[in-house]
This record gives sequence, structure tokens and C-alpha cells, in this order.
Amino acid sequence: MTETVRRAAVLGGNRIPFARSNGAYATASNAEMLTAALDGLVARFGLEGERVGEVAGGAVLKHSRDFNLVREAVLSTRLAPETPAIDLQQACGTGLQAINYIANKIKLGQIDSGIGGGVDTTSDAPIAIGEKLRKKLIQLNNARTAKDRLAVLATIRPGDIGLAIPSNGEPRTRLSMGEHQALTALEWQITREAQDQLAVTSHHNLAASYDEGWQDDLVTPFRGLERDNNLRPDSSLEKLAKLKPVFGKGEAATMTAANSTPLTDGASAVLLGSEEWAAEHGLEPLAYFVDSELAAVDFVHGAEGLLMAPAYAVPRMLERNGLTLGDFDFYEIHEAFASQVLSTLAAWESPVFCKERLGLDAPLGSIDRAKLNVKGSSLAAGHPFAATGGRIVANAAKLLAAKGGGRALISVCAAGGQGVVAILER
Ligand SMILES: CC(=O)SCCNC(=O)CCNC(=O)[C@H](O)C(C)(C)COP(=O)(O)OP(=O)(O)OC[C@H]1O[C@@H](n2cnc3c(N)ncnc32)[C@H](O)[C@@H]1OP(=O)(O)O
Repeated sequence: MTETVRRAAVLGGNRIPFARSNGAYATASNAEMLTAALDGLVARFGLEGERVGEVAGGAVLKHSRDFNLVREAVLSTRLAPETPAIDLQQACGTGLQAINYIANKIKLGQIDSGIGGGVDTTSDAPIAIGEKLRKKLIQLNNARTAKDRLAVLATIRPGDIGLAIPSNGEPRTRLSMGEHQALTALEWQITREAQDQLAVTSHHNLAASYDEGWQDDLVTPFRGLERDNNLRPDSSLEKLAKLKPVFGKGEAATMTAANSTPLTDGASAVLLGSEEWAAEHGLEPLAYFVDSELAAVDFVHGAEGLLMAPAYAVPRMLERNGLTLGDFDFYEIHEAFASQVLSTLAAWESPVFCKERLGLDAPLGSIDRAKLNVKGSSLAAGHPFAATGGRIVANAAKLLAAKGGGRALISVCAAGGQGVVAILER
């Protein structure tokens, strides 16, 4: 048996423009959007007929028919049909975890190339029938004779007919993610103005990136859309100040539709490979996927805010890699809500949080805000849950390639009190 540890190169990414829910992609399925993102990647990197080592991805919201979503999408692309695929899911961390999974397999020598990504649609949400009716329909399906079937049908009552509609609420607290984050924003005293400023900067950065052509080799048009349609280049503090709060009550009511991510549809994919595989295919590594870390917090008993897990994952990953928070050229922090980003940054600056909750002698530190989400992030682009990781990794790798070297820190908070973070380096 050979034991190999080698570098996993990020070779590039592709995504479809992200679309606000129930808009441009209202009739597109997860499979269709993921296929489009993958096939765009195939076209961009000349992978027609290629048997890639493995494709990993997933969706947070899935219909039961999508149990093998990624493999089905692969079969609809121009990749070789012999390309294996896996579905995985870790809420909003799905895309980044899929890329981490592929990178680890490449590092261990199990595969030479792979694709990680994800897709989500809240337009085509899987609404299931209620539990009572579902059980009776299973009985009906198993009934052998017409008499048995009639007997089951006779038991169905109007009260059995209910729907199970997915929500973005936490099952254990029954609070939505926005309501959870409103409490965290209050705890960290994050002002409405600071949140709005982060949102405005995100829109301006993303708009500038499209205008300068930065997104040309990251985004492939789909269904008539060329840019993310949540993007509002004319966002301003004055306009955002007029919006009514949508989450939290009283002094916790600082979050609006603009400083929260919108419900969004979209898909992304990132190509990774060993250095040998990249060279054989004439591809230049943009950056290397160095490390990743995962943390979870106890939000159920109120010990920590729902979306604060990245605040714990980053210090662990920094320590393992002998790095400090200042050792990065780019910070890609998923903007689930502006206040999530700002609460995380405030926590790293807090001597009390860093000592009592992270066990550090000194604060983790501050980041140079000019290096944060420099090409915009989820507040402007939107956040199709499982597709966000791929958008971020592809963008960060391209940033490092354009700079000619350096390090990027990636942070993604996720439902269930979890957080996935990673380091890219060139
Ligand atoms: C781990 C994680 O990532 S957690 C995050 C998971 N995601 C979520 O929880 C999704 C959270 N988001 C939501 O639930 C919804 O998008 C909400 C509740 C915030 C907003 O929903 P809606 O009210 O439908 O938003 P809508 O798009 O209508 O915007 C409301 C208003 O704000 C305005 N607005 C929004 N953004 C901007 C902007 N940048 N500039 C100016 N106006 C804006 C809209 O134009 C609209 O104004 P109007 O009512 O005059 O038309």
C-alpha cells in the first residue's frame, strides 16, 4: 500500500448567475442547475469525455427523487459517464465540504482530479404530504387486493391531509436563522449602520467585479441571466436606512432585507487536481486547498449564537497551521447576514471571548477590512445554500492567482450551529 500526501490544486470554478427565489429560475430544478454549472466547467476546462476522479456535491433542499442528485447531474453532462459522484450535505457548509472532500482524496492519492460544488433552489422547494396521509398511502401501495385497497382508502380522513413545508427555522428552537442572528447581533452590539455599510460595500464590490470582467471566467449565463439578479449597484446607506427591520424585536431589530441574504437559486462547481494531473491537462493551479476545519456550537441551550461556529473553527485551524489571523491577503467570509460577519470579527477582537470561550491568552486579532470580500459576497450575489462554498473557493483561488501568491481565509457559517472554514494558498 502506498501512503501519499500531495497538494490539491484548485484549477478553477464555474457557476451560473444566482437568481432571487421565484424569479428567473422559478421552473429550474436542482438537477438542471447543477448540470449547467458542471457543464460550464467542462466547457471551460476542456473536460469533454474526461473521466474525472469523483464529483462531490449536494443540495440542502432536495426532493426525494433527487437522492442521487450529483450522479444524475453528471450523467447529463459531457463528462464521461464513468465519472463517479457522491451526494453530501452540511447545510450552508455543503459546497465547501464537498470541495474539502475532493481535496482530501487528491492529497491522499485516492483520486487525481475531482469536482466539488453544490446547488439549491428555494423556488422548487420539496413540499411533502403530511405524515398521516403518507403512512396511509404506503399502506395503500402495499395492499394486495382491491378489497384491501378500499379498506385503506376508507380510513383516510380530511384531517390526514396536511403538508410538510420546509422552513429555514431551527427545529430545536423554532427560531429562524434571522431571528437567531438578531439575538447574536444584539449580544455583540452590532449597529444597523455597520450592517448596512457592509451590505452596500458587498453590492459595490460585486458590481465593480462584473464591470471589470472579473466574473467572465467564473460565471456562465443561464436562462437569460448574465449577472446575479439580486445585485443592486445603486445600493446606498440612505436607501438601506429606509428599510424596515425583518428579524428581531425592540433593540434587536437591526436586520433588514438588504443586510440579510435573500432566498436564492443557483449552482456552482470547482475543479481540483493533483499537480501532475493539472500539468498533464495543461492547466495552471490557481491556488492550493491547504486545510479545512469544522466546529459546532451549543446554540440550543443558549451557550453560543447559532451562526458563531466559524469563530471557533478559525483559531483551531490557524493554530494547526502555525498562522495568525493577520497572515492572510484575502478574507472570504460568507455574508449569511451582515451582522454574522461583524459578530464574528467582533468576537475575534474581544479579549473576554478569546480568553473565556477560545482559551486564548490574547485576542485573535483584527483583520484589514480592505481585504474582506473584495469582489462582493452573499449579500449582493445571493445565497443558494449549497452553492455558496463553490462561489467562494473559485473566487478566492482566482484572487490568489491574480496577486501571484498569498493566502486566503474562507469562513462559512451553517444551520445547526456549525461552521466550515478553510485556507487556500499560492
Ligand atoms: C448559514 C446561513 O447562511 S443562514 C442564512 C440563510 N438564509 C436565510 O435565512 C434567508 C433570509 N432571508 C429572508 O428570509 C428574506 O430574504 C427576507 C425576509 C430577509 C426578506 O424577504 P422579502 O421581504 O421578500 O425581501 P424583498 O426582496 O421583498 O425586499 C424587501 C424590500 O427591501 C428592498 N431592498 C432589498 N435590498 C435592497 C437594497 N440593497 N437596496 C435597496 N432596497 C433593497 C426591496 O426592494 C424591497 O423593497 P419594496 O418592499 O419597496 O419592494
